[in-house]
Amino acid sequence: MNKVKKIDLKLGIEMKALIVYGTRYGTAAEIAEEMSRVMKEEGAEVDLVDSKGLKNFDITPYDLLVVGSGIKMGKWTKNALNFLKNNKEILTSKKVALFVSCGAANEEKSRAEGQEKYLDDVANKYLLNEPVATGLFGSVYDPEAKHGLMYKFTRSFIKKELEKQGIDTTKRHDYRDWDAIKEWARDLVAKNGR
Ligand SMILES: Cc1cc2nc3c(=O)[nH]c(=O)nc-3n(C[C@H](O)[C@H](O)[C@H](O)COP(=O)(O)O)c2cc1C
Repeated sequence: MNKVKKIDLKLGIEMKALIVYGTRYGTAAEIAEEMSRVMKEEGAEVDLVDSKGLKNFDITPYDLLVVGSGIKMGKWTKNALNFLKNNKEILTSKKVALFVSCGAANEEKSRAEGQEKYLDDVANKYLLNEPVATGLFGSVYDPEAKHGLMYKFTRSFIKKELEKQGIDTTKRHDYRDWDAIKEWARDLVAKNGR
Protein backbone atom coordinates (compact mmCIF):
# COMPACT_ATOMS: atom_id res chain seq x y z
CA MET A 1 0.00 0.00 0.00
CA ASN A 2 2.81 2.37 0.97
CA LYS A 3 4.69 1.53 -2.19
CA VAL A 4 1.75 2.51 -4.42
CA LYS A 5 1.43 5.82 -2.60
CA LYS A 6 5.12 6.60 -3.17
CA ILE A 7 4.90 5.93 -6.92
CA ASP A 8 1.83 8.17 -7.21
CA LEU A 9 3.67 11.00 -5.48
CA LYS A 10 6.69 10.76 -7.75
CA LEU A 11 4.59 10.72 -10.90
CA GLY A 12 2.99 13.89 -9.58
CA ILE A 13 6.27 15.86 -9.83
CA GLU A 14 6.47 17.86 -12.99
CA MET A 15 9.92 19.13 -13.64
CA LYS A 16 12.13 19.31 -16.66
CA ALA A 17 15.71 19.96 -15.64
CA LEU A 18 18.92 20.54 -17.55
CA ILE A 19 22.28 19.87 -15.90
CA VAL A 20 25.21 21.65 -17.56
CA TYR A 21 28.72 21.01 -16.28
CA GLY A 22 32.23 22.21 -16.98
CA THR A 23 35.10 19.88 -16.15
CA ARG A 24 38.82 19.56 -16.72
CA TYR A 25 39.59 16.22 -15.07
CA GLY A 26 36.13 14.60 -14.93
CA THR A 27 35.32 15.22 -11.25
CA ALA A 28 32.43 17.64 -11.73
CA ALA A 29 31.13 15.46 -14.59
CA GLU A 30 30.76 12.49 -12.23
CA ILE A 31 28.95 14.68 -9.71
CA ALA A 32 26.60 15.88 -12.46
CA GLU A 33 25.94 12.27 -13.53
CA GLU A 34 25.00 11.28 -10.00
CA MET A 35 22.73 14.32 -9.66
CA SER A 36 21.02 13.36 -12.91
CA ARG A 37 20.47 9.79 -11.69
CA VAL A 38 19.04 10.90 -8.36
CA MET A 39 16.80 13.58 -9.85
CA LYS A 40 15.35 11.07 -12.34
CA GLU A 41 14.76 8.67 -9.47
CA GLU A 42 12.80 11.46 -7.77
CA GLY A 43 10.55 11.82 -10.81
CA ALA A 44 12.14 14.71 -12.73
CA GLU A 45 12.85 14.63 -16.45
CA VAL A 46 16.56 15.36 -16.74
CA ASP A 47 18.99 16.12 -19.57
CA LEU A 48 22.70 16.16 -18.84
CA VAL A 49 25.19 18.01 -21.06
CA ASP A 50 28.86 18.97 -21.09
CA SER A 51 29.22 22.74 -21.52
CA LYS A 52 32.10 22.09 -23.90
CA GLY A 53 30.98 22.74 -27.46
CA LEU A 54 27.53 23.79 -26.25
CA LYS A 55 26.47 26.70 -28.44
CA ASN A 56 23.00 28.10 -28.97
CA PHE A 57 21.44 25.34 -26.87
CA ASP A 58 17.73 26.04 -26.50
CA ILE A 59 16.91 26.09 -22.79
CA THR A 60 13.29 27.25 -23.26
CA PRO A 61 11.76 23.85 -22.33
CA TYR A 62 13.49 23.62 -18.94
CA ASP A 63 12.10 24.67 -15.55
CA LEU A 64 15.33 24.16 -13.63
CA LEU A 65 18.90 24.68 -14.77
CA VAL A 66 21.66 23.10 -12.69
CA VAL A 67 24.98 24.58 -13.74
CA GLY A 68 28.34 23.65 -12.28
CA SER A 69 32.07 23.44 -12.77
CA GLY A 70 35.35 22.19 -11.43
CA ILE A 71 37.69 24.94 -10.21
CA LYS A 72 41.18 25.57 -11.52
CA MET A 73 43.26 28.47 -10.23
CA GLY A 74 40.13 30.00 -8.74
CA LYS A 75 38.13 29.73 -11.94
CA TRP A 76 35.15 27.89 -13.43
CA THR A 77 35.69 26.48 -16.93
CA LYS A 78 35.22 29.09 -19.63
CA ASN A 79 32.51 27.01 -21.29
CA ALA A 80 30.34 26.74 -18.18
CA LEU A 81 30.68 30.49 -17.58
CA ASN A 82 29.84 31.17 -21.24
CA PHE A 83 26.67 29.14 -20.80
CA LEU A 84 25.63 31.43 -17.93
CA LYS A 85 26.68 34.55 -19.86
CA ASN A 86 24.92 33.60 -23.08
CA ASN A 87 21.69 32.77 -21.27
CA LYS A 88 21.71 35.59 -18.71
CA GLU A 89 18.36 37.07 -19.80
CA ILE A 90 16.39 33.85 -20.31
CA LEU A 91 17.70 32.49 -17.00
CA THR A 92 15.70 35.20 -15.21
CA SER A 93 12.55 33.22 -16.10
CA LYS A 94 14.05 29.93 -14.81
CA LYS A 95 15.09 28.39 -11.57
CA VAL A 96 18.87 28.11 -11.42
CA ALA A 97 21.07 26.08 -9.09
CA LEU A 98 24.87 26.32 -9.09
CA PHE A 99 27.47 23.82 -7.91
CA VAL A 100 31.24 23.46 -7.90
CA SER A 101 33.77 20.74 -7.28
CA CYS A 102 36.90 22.15 -5.65
CA GLY A 103 39.70 21.49 -3.22
CA ALA A 104 38.42 24.25 -0.93
CA ALA A 105 35.38 22.10 -0.08
CA ASN A 106 37.55 19.32 1.35
CA GLU A 107 38.39 21.10 4.59
CA GLU A 108 36.09 22.92 6.97
CA LYS A 109 38.45 25.89 7.29
CA SER A 110 38.41 26.69 3.53
CA ARG A 111 34.73 26.02 2.79
CA ALA A 112 33.50 29.56 3.53
CA GLU A 113 36.06 31.03 1.15
CA GLY A 114 35.11 28.46 -1.53
CA GLN A 115 31.43 29.28 -1.10
CA GLU A 116 32.12 33.00 -1.49
CA LYS A 117 34.59 32.92 -4.36
CA TYR A 118 33.31 30.05 -6.47
CA LEU A 119 29.54 30.25 -5.84
CA ASP A 120 28.36 33.58 -4.36
CA ASP A 121 30.63 35.76 -6.52
CA VAL A 122 29.73 33.79 -9.66
CA ALA A 123 26.00 34.06 -8.86
CA ASN A 124 26.35 37.83 -8.32
CA LYS A 125 28.26 38.33 -11.53
CA TYR A 126 26.45 35.98 -13.90
CA LEU A 127 22.88 35.71 -12.63
CA LEU A 128 20.30 38.45 -12.41
CA ASN A 129 18.24 36.49 -9.87
CA GLU A 130 19.23 34.57 -6.76
CA PRO A 131 19.99 30.89 -7.37
CA VAL A 132 17.51 28.46 -5.74
CA ALA A 133 20.48 26.52 -4.34
CA THR A 134 24.28 26.39 -4.35
CA GLY A 135 26.36 23.29 -3.75
CA LEU A 136 30.02 23.22 -2.71
CA PHE A 137 31.41 19.75 -3.32
CA GLY A 138 34.86 18.25 -2.86
CA SER A 139 37.54 16.89 -5.15
CA VAL A 140 39.55 13.71 -5.68
CA TYR A 141 43.19 13.08 -4.82
CA ASP A 142 44.52 10.44 -7.17
CA PRO A 143 48.24 9.59 -7.08
CA GLU A 144 47.88 7.59 -10.33
CA ALA A 145 46.01 10.14 -12.48
CA LYS A 146 47.86 11.66 -15.41
CA HIS A 147 46.48 15.01 -16.49
CA GLY A 148 49.59 16.91 -17.52
CA LEU A 149 52.18 19.12 -15.87
CA MET A 150 49.92 21.63 -14.15
CA TYR A 151 47.93 18.83 -12.53
CA LYS A 152 51.14 17.10 -11.43
CA PHE A 153 52.50 20.29 -9.94
CA THR A 154 49.29 21.02 -8.01
CA ARG A 155 49.08 17.42 -6.82
CA SER A 156 52.61 17.50 -5.41
CA PHE A 157 51.66 20.61 -3.44
CA ILE A 158 48.47 18.93 -2.16
CA LYS A 159 50.43 15.76 -1.38
CA LYS A 160 52.64 17.70 1.05
CA GLU A 161 49.59 19.21 2.73
CA LEU A 162 47.96 15.77 3.12
CA GLU A 163 51.17 14.27 4.48
CA LYS A 164 51.25 16.99 7.15
CA GLN A 165 47.83 15.71 8.22
CA GLY A 166 49.14 12.14 8.34
CA ILE A 167 47.08 11.02 5.31
CA ASP A 168 48.39 8.14 3.18
CA THR A 169 49.11 9.77 -0.19
CA THR A 170 49.85 6.51 -1.98
CA LYS A 171 46.08 5.92 -2.03
CA ARG A 172 43.26 7.64 -3.94
CA HIS A 173 41.01 9.82 -1.75
CA ASP A 174 37.55 10.85 -2.89
CA TYR A 175 36.54 13.95 -0.92
CA ARG A 176 33.15 14.21 -2.60
CA ASP A 177 30.44 13.68 -0.01
CA TRP A 178 28.13 11.51 -2.09
CA ASP A 179 25.38 11.55 0.54
CA ALA A 180 25.41 15.35 0.54
CA ILE A 181 25.39 15.40 -3.28
CA LYS A 182 22.41 13.02 -3.39
CA GLU A 183 20.53 14.99 -0.76
CA TRP A 184 21.19 18.26 -2.60
CA ALA A 185 19.83 16.75 -5.84
CA ARG A 186 16.79 15.22 -4.09
CA ASP A 187 16.05 18.55 -2.45
CA LEU A 188 16.17 20.36 -5.79
CA VAL A 189 13.38 18.16 -7.11
CA ALA A 190 11.33 18.31 -3.91
CA LYS A 191 11.46 22.13 -3.69
CA ASN A 192 11.32 23.21 -7.32
CA GLY A 193 8.57 21.19 -8.99
CA ARG A 194 6.03 23.06 -11.14
C1 LIG B 1 45.83 22.77 -11.61
C2 LIG B 1 44.78 22.75 -10.55
C3 LIG B 1 44.36 23.94 -9.97
C4 LIG B 1 43.38 23.95 -8.97
N1 LIG B 1 43.00 25.12 -8.40
C5 LIG B 1 42.08 25.10 -7.39
C6 LIG B 1 41.69 26.33 -6.76
O1 LIG B 1 42.12 27.43 -7.12
N2 LIG B 1 40.80 26.27 -5.74
C7 LIG B 1 40.27 25.07 -5.31
O2 LIG B 1 39.48 25.07 -4.37
N3 LIG B 1 40.59 23.90 -5.92
C8 LIG B 1 41.48 23.89 -6.94
N4 LIG B 1 41.84 22.72 -7.54
C9 LIG B 1 41.14 21.45 -7.20
C10 LIG B 1 40.03 21.21 -8.23
O3 LIG B 1 39.05 22.21 -8.13
C11 LIG B 1 39.39 19.83 -8.04
O4 LIG B 1 40.35 18.86 -8.33
C12 LIG B 1 38.14 19.64 -8.85
O5 LIG B 1 37.52 18.46 -8.41
C13 LIG B 1 38.39 19.58 -10.33
O6 LIG B 1 37.18 19.43 -11.01
P1 LIG B 1 37.15 18.87 -12.51
O7 LIG B 1 37.85 17.55 -12.51
O8 LIG B 1 35.70 18.72 -12.82
O9 LIG B 1 37.80 19.90 -13.38
C14 LIG B 1 42.82 22.70 -8.54
C15 LIG B 1 43.25 21.51 -9.13
C16 LIG B 1 44.22 21.52 -10.10
C17 LIG B 1 44.68 20.21 -10.69
